[in-house]
Amino acid sequence: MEALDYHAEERRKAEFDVEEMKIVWAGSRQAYEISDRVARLVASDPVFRKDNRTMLSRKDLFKDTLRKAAHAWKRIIELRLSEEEASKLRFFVDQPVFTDLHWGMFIPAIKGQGNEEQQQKWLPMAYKMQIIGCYAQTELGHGSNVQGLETTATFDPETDEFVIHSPTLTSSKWWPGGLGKVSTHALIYARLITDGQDHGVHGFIVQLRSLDDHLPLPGITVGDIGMKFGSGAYNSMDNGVLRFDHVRILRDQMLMGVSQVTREGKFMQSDVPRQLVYGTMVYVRQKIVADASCALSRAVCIATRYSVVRRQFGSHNGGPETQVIDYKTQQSRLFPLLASAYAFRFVGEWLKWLYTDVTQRLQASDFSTLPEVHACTAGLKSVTTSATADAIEECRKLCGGHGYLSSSGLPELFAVYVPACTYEGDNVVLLLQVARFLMKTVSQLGSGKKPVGTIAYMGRSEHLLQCRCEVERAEDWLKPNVILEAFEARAARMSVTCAKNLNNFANQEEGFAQLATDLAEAAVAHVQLIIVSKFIEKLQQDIPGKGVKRQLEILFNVYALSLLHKHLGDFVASGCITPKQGALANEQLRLLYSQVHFDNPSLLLYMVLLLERLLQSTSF
Ligand SMILES: CCCCCCCCCC/C=C\CCC/C=C/C(=O)SCCNC(=O)CCNC(=O)[C@H](O)C(C)(C)COP(=O)(O)OP(=O)(O)OC[C@H]1O[C@@H](n2cnc3c(N)ncnc32)[C@H](O)[C@@H]1OP(=O)(O)O
Ligand SMILES: Cc1cc2nc3c(=O)[nH]c(=O)nc-3n(C[C@H](O)[C@H](O)[C@H](O)COP(=O)(O)OP(=O)(O)OC[C@H]3O[C@@H](n4cnc5c(N)ncnc54)[C@H](O)[C@@H]3O)c2cc1C
Repeated sequence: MEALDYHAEERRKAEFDVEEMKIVWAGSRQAYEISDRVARLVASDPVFRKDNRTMLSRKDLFKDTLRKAAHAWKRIIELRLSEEEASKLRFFVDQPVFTDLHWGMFIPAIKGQGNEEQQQKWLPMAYKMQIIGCYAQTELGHGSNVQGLETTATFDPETDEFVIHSPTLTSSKWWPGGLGKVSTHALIYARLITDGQDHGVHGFIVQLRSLDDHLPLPGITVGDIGMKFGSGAYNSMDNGVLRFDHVRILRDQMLMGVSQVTREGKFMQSDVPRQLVYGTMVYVRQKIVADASCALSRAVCIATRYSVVRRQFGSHNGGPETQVIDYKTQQSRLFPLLASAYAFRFVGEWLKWLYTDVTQRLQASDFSTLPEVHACTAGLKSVTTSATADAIEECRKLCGGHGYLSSSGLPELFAVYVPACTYEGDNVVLLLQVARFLMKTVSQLGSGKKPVGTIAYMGRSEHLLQCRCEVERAEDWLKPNVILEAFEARAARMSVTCAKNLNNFANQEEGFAQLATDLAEAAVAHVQLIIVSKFIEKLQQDIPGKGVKRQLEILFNVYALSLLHKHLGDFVASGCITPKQGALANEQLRLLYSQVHFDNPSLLLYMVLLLERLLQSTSF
């Protein structure tokens, strides 16, 4: 039977409401309809073809990218697409391009850190793309350490201007997407200096190129930083280098929403946390989590198709060979990735709500949830991108030699995706930010300040530090409350152990440095608990459609128990579960794999077909 007939046959046998499952994956009926409509629009437009991408030279690839970006903009205007539809179209065009940063960072930074006048001045031009912006924070010498940035912005009271300067080679701006060839403006992060005093890093809008002939303006040295990982991949993006030689800008080109400089040159720190200067990174980190579920589902789509169609060994009396998806090793490698795609989808939906909530609170000068939002966006960005990058590589390996062919779609997907582990914050550096949040919470236990939100379980640490999982049979691991308590106990015990060990050092900084690896692992345990708990919360919602909730419950158990199996050392070492209980979890996992595969082949094939439609079919 041909693969496509097989798929159609399996879909007809679906044991769940396929249409309702589409809605669950998309997040809402409206979101699904937009995705489906825009995906068809992109897939049917020859200008957006991408099967030749890896064969083009860097120059032709870049021209192809500009052509696509211009065509996308033209279609957005012609079809009067909404902001959501336009964002989806840019996403489905699926080629890193300068507009990612113009729309994804330059505009949000002005909205989040500019005052009312600055928003009114700059946003209309940016929305019409009369100016094209990039986000220029990272320098040759500093990326993770934002407070170490060296570019200076010195106020000149004589002329009511800032002088932007690159004092050292290492202060050269390095990496900003869209900088190398396209951007006319940049949001520059530089050290604000007034009257000889350094006030730390702030944002400044600086014009780089003429709006007439696109040539660099006086004092500006700008260019592309060259080829990056892989052939096609991120080479469609003009990541650039930028140096300033005493470039003068008006005082009102400093983003004044967080702090201000008066005409007299007086620095005014408004009553908002200085970390709001980092707000754009928080915004993109929450977007990256949703993006992880998309990238992961594409890889799973390819590997599942292959695993269902590919046959190897096992022929009896000249009959067909065995489908590789029947092999237990194939199932134990593939099914947790399928489950992770849904887990990241749901936690991404929740994170989008958390970010929207903090944005509304900030408008009311309520900064109470800012630390948690930073910890959640940093931690979830780190954990989901690391898992997704590893998963794409695993999917390549699941496809044998064919997975190494460009035409499989996997090498390109991997090459485009993996920098997500670095940009918007190196994943280890971000885990240490989560650890800082955890240690602060543990240090405040007993102070009367009750932990809330995603850290509320720490308020029950007395119980969690001594509880024993009530698991005597494999099926006991199918109870969400049993799984949740195991993950809470593991996270609480790892954090409390780190906090106790920190006390063995002369000071917190020394302890943090020496225990950084343990702290990063405690941060992963905390973030994985968040993902598990949000999956459970999703299952507690009203999920319409025959059999849909049942399928998602199976995927939840596969996700949680495969994580538990992978991190069994943490769970056993922290005393949360016994080795025997760990073995029962693994036994239950094996049973679940059989269920996912044999009782619900349509689930897998359906996912394949749905994901393919939503994410443009691969050429494999
Ligand atoms: C973009 C398109 C969107 C469309 C959707 C598609 C999505 C996916 C596609 C993405 C496409 C392209 C993306 C590529 C573009 C890439 C861009 C970049 O890479 S931009 C540069 C990114 N750089 C970083 O992330 C730098 C990482 N480093 C930092 O953030 C900081 O240096 C940090 C946090 C590590 C340290 O900062 P600092 O030294 O100032 O602070 P401390 O550690 O001393 O902590 C002090 C105090 O502040 C709190 N804090 C820190 N950061 C934040 C924050 N962001 N928000 C709130 N609070 C913060 C910290 O917790 C401490 O609090 P305390 O109470 O004192 O403990
Ligand atoms: C494809 C891509 C696109 C990008 N786009 C942009 C952009 O548009 N705008 C922009 O401003 N930047 C951009 N960046 C830059 C990106 O934000 C930085 O690369 C990132 O912040 C890491 O900084 P770095 O490269 O200087 O590495 P460093 O900060 O020098 O870190 C190097 C390594 O050292 C280790 N390390 C560093 N600090 C610690 C610590 N405290 N504890 C433990 N280990 C540590 C980590 O392993 C880390 O990976 C982009 C990067 C890439 C790859």
